[in-house]
Amino acid sequence: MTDDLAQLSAEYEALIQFLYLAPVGLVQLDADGEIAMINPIAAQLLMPHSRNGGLDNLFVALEDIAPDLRNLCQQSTVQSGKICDGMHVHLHAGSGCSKRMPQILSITLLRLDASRIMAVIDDITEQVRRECRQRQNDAWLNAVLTGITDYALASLDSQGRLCEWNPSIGRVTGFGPAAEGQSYTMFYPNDAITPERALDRLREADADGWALDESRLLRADGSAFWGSVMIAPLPEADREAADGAPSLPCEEGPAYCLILRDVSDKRDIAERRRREAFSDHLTGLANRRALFDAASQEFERSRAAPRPTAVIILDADHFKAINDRYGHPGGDAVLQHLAAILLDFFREVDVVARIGGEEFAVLLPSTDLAHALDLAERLCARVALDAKSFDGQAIVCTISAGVAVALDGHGGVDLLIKQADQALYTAKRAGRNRALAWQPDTVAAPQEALDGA
Ligand SMILES: Nc1nc2c(ncn2[C@@H]2O[C@H](COP(=O)(O)OP(=O)(O)OP(=O)(O)O)[C@@H](O)[C@H]2O)c(=O)[nH]1
Repeated sequence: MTDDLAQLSAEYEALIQFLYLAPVGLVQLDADGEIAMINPIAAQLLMPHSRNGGLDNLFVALEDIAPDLRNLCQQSTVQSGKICDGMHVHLHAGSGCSKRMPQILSITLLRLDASRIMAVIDDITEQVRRECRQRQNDAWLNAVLTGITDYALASLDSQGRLCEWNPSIGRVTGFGPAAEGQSYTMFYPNDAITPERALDRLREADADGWALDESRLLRADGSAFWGSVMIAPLPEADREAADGAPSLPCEEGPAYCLILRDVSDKRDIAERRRREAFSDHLTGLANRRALFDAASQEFERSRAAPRPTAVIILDADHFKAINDRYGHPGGDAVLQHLAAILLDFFREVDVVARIGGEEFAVLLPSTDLAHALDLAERLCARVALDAKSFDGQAIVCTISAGVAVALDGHGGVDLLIKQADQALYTAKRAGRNRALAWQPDTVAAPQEALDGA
């Protein structure tokens, strides 16, 4: 018996300790609101709002701010269990997300039995403030996404895939929700960007804080526009926050944000000027300067992320004879014809240039020697079969080609072009209408031959 009493007393002590240490306010009251027990947190929360400075009766203490509490308890038919759950009580004037957020208490009333009620009281001001801020942010973002007309905003995962679709993407590009999960390269024309280069931009964004590119892009209906594409890494906190979001289509969650803008108006004029400076007037292809610029950029990228870069130099065979027979206009027509074949034959991402009278060069990013040689051989075969009709006559022209490759951006553009030139010289000496790859034992061409090739 003494033991039972001692145990009861210990349990009672433990209960009292729990009530005092509980991280929420706890008040035990009777059906009329008379307080039988109140823990320190509840006293701290309620005391400043008590009308008469005392805390004898919960209904009286909260009469001004929660006048319905008494009725709620008296009218409740619950025998035991919740009378109300998480009722919000605003302790100061003001509401919603106003600058001076009122203190907000959450009150849950539990009927323990016919004569005892337990009130669980919690200060949820911070939680409500956070929810308010989140709602404001969502509303702001929504306004941006639906209000702006010439920007598309999207999030990308670590591989550059679109994490979610939104109306701004639809408006600028015309693509629908099926864009979710696709690489951001879907906005580029086929072959205009290699997978390696797409990843380069993400790495550049990681290193520099952002990566910006202006390119010709495609809408869903196939129409082209000039787009400025900016990619920036998301702060680590945002990545982590998104990691827990179950509704995201990209499993890993967003890692970058992408801002795509239609800059066609301003770019068309700038592009016309750039074209004038960087293109060949006869064929419209890139000129020597543009080729060297593009090659230098590609070499820089290859140094950061090693991959092969190939160059094919090609030269029309016996072109002097064509000029002699069909006149200069006939020769010009053949050069334009060759340019059209080259543009059709190579990828968008390849840079096709006319670098001399009847000499052309093609820069092939992410292409190894075997592949480049195969392309050059097939090109020779195609040109030989594709005669140019001029003045009612079919002008047959063949080409010779030299191919060289740089494996990791080292050695420089000049060396690569020199090697391709030497291979071209060897192809000419071997009988023309063929392609050869540069090998370490390729005979160096005399300077006058390279100048004239
Ligand atoms: N129609 C035309 N001819 C050009 C142009 N630029 C250079 N040429 C001519 O291209 C010819 C090049 O001749 P060569 O360097 O002897 O070479 P080739 O006759 O093609 O002989 P191989 O290269 O050895 O096969 C010259 O007759 C140049 O006048 C141009 O813009 N238009």
